[in-house]
Amino acid sequence: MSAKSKRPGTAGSQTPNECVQVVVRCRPMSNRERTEGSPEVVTVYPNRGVVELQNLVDVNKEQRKVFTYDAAYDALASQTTLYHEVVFPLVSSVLEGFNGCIFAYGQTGTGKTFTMEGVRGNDDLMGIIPRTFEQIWLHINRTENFQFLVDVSYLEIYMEELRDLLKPNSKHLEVRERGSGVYVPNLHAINCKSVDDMIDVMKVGNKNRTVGFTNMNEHSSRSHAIFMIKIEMCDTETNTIKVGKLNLIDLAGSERQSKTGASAERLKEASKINLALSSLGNVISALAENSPHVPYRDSKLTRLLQDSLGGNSKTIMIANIGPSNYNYNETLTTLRYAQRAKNIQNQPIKNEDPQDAKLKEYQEEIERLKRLIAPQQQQRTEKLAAAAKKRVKKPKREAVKRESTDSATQEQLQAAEDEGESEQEVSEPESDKENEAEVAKSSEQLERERVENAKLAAKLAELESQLVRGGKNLLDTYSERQIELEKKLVEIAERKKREIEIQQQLELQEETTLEIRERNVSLEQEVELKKRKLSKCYAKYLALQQELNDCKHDHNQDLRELEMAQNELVKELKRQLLIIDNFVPIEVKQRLYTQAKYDEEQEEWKFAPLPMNADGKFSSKRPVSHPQRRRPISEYALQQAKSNDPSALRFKSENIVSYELDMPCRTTQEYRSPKVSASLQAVLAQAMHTGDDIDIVDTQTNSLRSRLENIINGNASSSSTTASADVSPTSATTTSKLVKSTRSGLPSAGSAVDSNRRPPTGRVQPKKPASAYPKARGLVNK
Ligand SMILES: Nc1ncnc2c1ncn2[C@@H]1O[C@H](COP(=O)(O)OP(=O)(O)OP(=O)(O)O)[C@@H](O)[C@H]1O
Repeated sequence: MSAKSKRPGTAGSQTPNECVQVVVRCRPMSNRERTEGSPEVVTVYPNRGVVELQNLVDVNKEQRKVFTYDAAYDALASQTTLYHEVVFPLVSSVLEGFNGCIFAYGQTGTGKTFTMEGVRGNDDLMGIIPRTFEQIWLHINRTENFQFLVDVSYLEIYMEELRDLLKPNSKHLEVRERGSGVYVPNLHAINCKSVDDMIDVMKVGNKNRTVGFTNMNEHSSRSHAIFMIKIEMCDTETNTIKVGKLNLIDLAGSERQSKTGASAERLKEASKINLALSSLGNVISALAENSPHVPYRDSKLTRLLQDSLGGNSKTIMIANIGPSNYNYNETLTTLRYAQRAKNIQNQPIKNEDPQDAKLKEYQEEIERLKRLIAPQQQQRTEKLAAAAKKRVKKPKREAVKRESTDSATQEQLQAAEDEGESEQEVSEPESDKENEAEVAKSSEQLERERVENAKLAAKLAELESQLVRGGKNLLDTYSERQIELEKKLVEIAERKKREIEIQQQLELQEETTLEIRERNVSLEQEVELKKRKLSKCYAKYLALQQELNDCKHDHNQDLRELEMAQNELVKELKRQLLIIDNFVPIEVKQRLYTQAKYDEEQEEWKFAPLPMNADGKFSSKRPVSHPQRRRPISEYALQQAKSNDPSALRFKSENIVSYELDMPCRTTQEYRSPKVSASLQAVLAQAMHTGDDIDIVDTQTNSLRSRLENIINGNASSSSTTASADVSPTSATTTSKLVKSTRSGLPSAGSAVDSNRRPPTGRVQPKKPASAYPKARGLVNK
């Protein structure tokens, strides 16, 4: 939506464009900052609306950065001063029918909640929200000939979800847009009739708000909280209605994970908080640069602030900062955003005679009820009188009858007739019965009407009680002197505001005067001045370049954080896809993919409704059970079972439940270790004892081996009888005993068969038999 576009169908009169008012508040040094000895780097000049930030971090950079705002408050500024100088005029505008918004922005632990809510139970430290209640009710009690209807709502945005703080279990809330601005349907609104009522609502909401501990703040707000006040006012003389809406917003603080020590849940919260705040920053930048596209839809927060930033509301941004060097970067970012926000222009609109005013509805309903109740009451009294008359007639007629039997006088009958009785009624006994029945019926009807009437009267009383008549209890709540005091405070605030403006103009003028003077001096001086000017310009250029670099750095950091958040989301997505792929049946998955549609308006996935049958019932495309099957099986499953697709394995086993398991024939308990021959055991024991290589004396193996060697030697050469004598079965045992330790470094008898060490004889060497025992286990072949 364009920043300058006017909403269609907005009721009310428009005032000239107005910039967002930006105020900076610096909190005192915290105990932790003091004990850690972190130096103060922020200097506030309240009379000029200037904040100076000193750079101690990087000596190569510009040492001081100066920012100018509509107002600036240091650690000494009281809650009362801030309220009277900044907030009071805005709330007055709301009471004239404008939309207003005050939001506190800044790093975590810089005093946003302190500014908005203050310290409970301490009148001096009371924050903006409770002070607003007092101003509203003071105005109501002062204003005669006006009817008021005051409703409040309280919601929070936690992890990008809207939550009703006055009805925590209520269903999912959404932001909607209509002619008069953004709104949240189904948000619970409580009617208030006094300051105490509003404070009670605030307390209830605060109890439900999400707060947590971080290293930077013991009671850190983990959500953006919005307190909404709607005041409808009706001038009883002219019968015109005005509606003022005020949004009081305590944003969650931006934070760096390294400083807050956030982990797990806190980290998730922080990433959502930072994401929403970064989209708020983008909206501010887009509006400040008059960009054709403003990304309001990037987060719930920016959607809710759509009217307050570039919309039809009067807006105050309170940028909270800390004074310590430890938070230099965060303070710089906040000051930069605040400066950019100064350029945002709004088009405040007075909401006069809006179509959706509740007060109008109430007034019409009250009139209707009154119209209903009045004739009913009249009818009732008439009926009551008639019934009473009938009851009186009966005894009279009986008396007349009795007397007529005793030679009744015509005068008595005449007297009865005079009272309106007809001749017929007196003479006919059936008409008495009819009368009785009629009386009973009418008294029954009367009773019904009485109950209905009582209901209507109660409803009327309830509606009337919600409307507050202005101009009452003024002296009860505020004395004349207090009112005067208040007026004076507002006057002082106005004067101070003007002073700041004048001061800022003066500074500008001084610069221009300097320039004019510069023009009038001699050439030499002009050169000198030009030089100075040049160096000034150069310094400015350097500062701007530095600023640009800082911005780039910040941008990169934001980008990195966004990337991290994106990675988290991608990971989550992969996990969910994995779950879908492995645990959701294919046909359900296919149905999910084909039927699910994303609703842009409601920002959620929805299923397309099932098509209707001719008889008006939902036609189910559920697969029908296949005939002649023992249990219901879908056509799809049947096809899959027939197919050769390896992924359709799970459809193949129809009665998998009845399969019996193949039990193992032998269990681990039944394991028996192999038998080791006594001679081998002895050799092993000896080897363990001496640490030598193993020499196995096994006659059976040796005889086998020697036979093998004989064959090999015989094949190789029949000439060497000495060699064959060396490997004869008789000498085998003796030779095998001569195996030497390889660790001794001496050639062993066994090594005589090793082709590598044998002196060249010029004949073909016999092949070495395969090793019977691997060396790695300490066993050697003989
Ligand atoms: N102007 C001030 N004067 C005195 N104390 C202050 C001031 N501003 C903040 N503080 C103190 O600083 C601490 C942190 O303030 P607060 O909880 O309001 O921060 P915050 O910005 O709301 O933090 P978060 O974003 O984590 O919720 C509180 O103990 C508060 O009392």
